[in-house]
Amino acid sequence: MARWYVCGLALAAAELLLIFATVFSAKGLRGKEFQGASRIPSQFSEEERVAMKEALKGAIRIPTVSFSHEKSNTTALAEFGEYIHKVFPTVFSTNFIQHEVVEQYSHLFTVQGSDPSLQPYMLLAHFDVVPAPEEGWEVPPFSGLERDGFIHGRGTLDNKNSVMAILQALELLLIRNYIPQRSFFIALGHDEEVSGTRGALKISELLQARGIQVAFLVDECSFIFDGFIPNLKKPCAMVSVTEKGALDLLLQVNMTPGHSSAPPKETSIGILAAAVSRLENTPMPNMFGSGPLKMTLEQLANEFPFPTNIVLKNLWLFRPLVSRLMERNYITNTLVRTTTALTMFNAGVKVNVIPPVAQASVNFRIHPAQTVHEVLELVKNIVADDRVQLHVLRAFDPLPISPSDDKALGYQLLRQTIQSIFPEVDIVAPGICIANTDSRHYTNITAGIYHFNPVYLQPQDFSSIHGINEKISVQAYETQVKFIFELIQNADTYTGPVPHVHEL
Ligand SMILES: CC/C=C\C/C=C\C/C=C\C/C=C\C/C=C\C/C=C\CCC(=O)O
Ligand SMILES: N[C@@H](Cc1ccccc1)C(=O)O
Ligand SMILES: [Zn+2]
Ligand SMILES: [Zn+2]
Repeated sequence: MARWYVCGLALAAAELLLIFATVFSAKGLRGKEFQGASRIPSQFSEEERVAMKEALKGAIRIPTVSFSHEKSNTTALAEFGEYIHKVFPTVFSTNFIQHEVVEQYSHLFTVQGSDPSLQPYMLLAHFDVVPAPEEGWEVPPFSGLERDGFIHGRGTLDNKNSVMAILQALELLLIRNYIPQRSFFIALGHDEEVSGTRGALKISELLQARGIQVAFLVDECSFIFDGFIPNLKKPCAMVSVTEKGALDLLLQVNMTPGHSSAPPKETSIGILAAAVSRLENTPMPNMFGSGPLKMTLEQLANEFPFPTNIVLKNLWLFRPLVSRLMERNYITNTLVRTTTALTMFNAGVKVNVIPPVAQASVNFRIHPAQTVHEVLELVKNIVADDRVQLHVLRAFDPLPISPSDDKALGYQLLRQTIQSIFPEVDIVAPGICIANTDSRHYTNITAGIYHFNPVYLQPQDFSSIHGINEKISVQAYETQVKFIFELIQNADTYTGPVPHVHEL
C-alpha cells in the first residue's frame, strides 16, 4: 500500500514536472519563433480612430511652408515639434527611444531594439510643405477640415500623412507594450521641399559619424496606382527602387540696352525665347529598355487583356511600339525619359527699353539611365547658340537601383506587408520615383532605398500633390497607420521569402 502511495506521489510529481516543462518549453518556443503569440493585431478602438484623424488634422493646420531656405515658416516648423510631443507622449517618454532635434527643426528618433544582432532600418518622411495659395481650393488649404470622409489640406499626401502615421503607429504599438526586436530610426525632415540639405543631409552625416549602416529605408514618392494605365483595371503597388536625378539650369542672354524706337534685329528676349522653345520641342531621348521599367512591365504583362499581354511579354519584338505608347501619356512619359520643364522666365525693365538681360530657368528630371553630364551635353547641342549662357544652379545624378530580388529584405518586407494589408492588390512591382526626395541624402548609409506610401492614388490625386485640393480619406489614413503598425512588426518576425517551410 505504502509503496503504491509513494509511487503514486512520485508519479504525480513527475506529471507536474512534465506539465511545467511543457508549459515552459512552449513559452520558450513562442518567444523564439515570435510570430503567432506576441503579434499585436492592428485593430484600433473607436476612440483611437478618432484621435488619430484629429491628430492628422492638427498637423495640417500648422502651416510649415518651405518656399526657399531663406523663406520658410520657422515659427510653424518649431510649433510642429511641440505638436508631436503633445500628441505622441508615449513615443517621447519611452526609455528605449532616443529623440534628437537636428538643425533646429528636423527630428531623429532612435528606437533601440532588443536584438542587437538584427541590422536596423529607417523610416523617412518630411513635414514641410510647398506653398498653397487659397485660390481654387474647395476648403482652405491649412484648415484640416473633414468633409465627406476626406481630410483636406496641404500635406495630406505630401507628406504629413507619413510623418503622422509613422509616429501614430509607433505610439499605438508602445501603448500595447510592444518591444521591437530590430532597431530602427525615424528621420523627419523639415526642408525636403527645398532640398533637404539642412535636415536629411545632416541626419545622414550624424548617422555616418556613428558608424551606422541600415539594411534599408522607406520614404515617400510611390503609391498604389489606380487608373493610370488604360486597360489595366487592377491597382498596382509600385515600390520605387530608384529616383531620378535633377538639373536646374539658368539660361541667360545679355544685350546692350537701348531705345526701343530703333530695335536691333534680335533682342535678348527673342534669342532666349527661341532657345527655350527649342528645348521644349526637342524632348530628351527615350531611354525605354534600360532601368527597372522593363522589370515593371514584365511583371504587369499578365494583368493586361489580349493582345497587350503578348506585346508586353515580348519586348524584344515590340520595344519600339511600347516605348512610343509610353511617351503618349504625360505620366508614363516621365518613366521613359529625362523630362524638360520650363519653369521661370524673366526679362525687361520698361516697355520702351531694349532689354539688357533675359533669364529663364529649366528644370530637368534625369532618367536613371542618364547622368547630369550627358544631359548637359544634349542641352548644349539643342540650344546651339553661344549667346545663350548656361549656368548650372543645382545638379545631381539619379540614384543607384536598389535590389528587389528574393533576398532584398526591404523590398520583401514591403511586398509582404502590402499583401497582408491590401489583399485585393495582386501586383507589387519595382518602379521609379519621378520626383526627388530626402532619401537621396542617405546613399552613404544604405544600398536599399525604397519609396512607398501605402495609399491609393488616382490621376486626379496625383495632380493635387503640389496642386490644389490635396486630400486623403479618413479610411486611407487609418490604413496607412495600420500598414506601418504591421511593417514594424514584420521587420521583427521576417523569416525570408518562403516562410513556414519547416512546418511541412
Ligand atoms: C508601367 C508603369 C505603371 C504604372 C505607372 C503609373 C504611375 C507612375 C508614375 C508616376 C508617379 C506618380 C506619383 C509620384 C510623384 C510624386 C510623389 C510625391 C512626392 C515627391 C517628392 C516631393 O515633392 O516631396
Ligand atoms: N521634392 C521636391 C523638391 C525638390 C526638388 C529638387 C531637389 C530636391 C527637392 C521635388 O521633387 O520637386
Ligand atoms: Zn514630399
Ligand atoms: Zn513635394
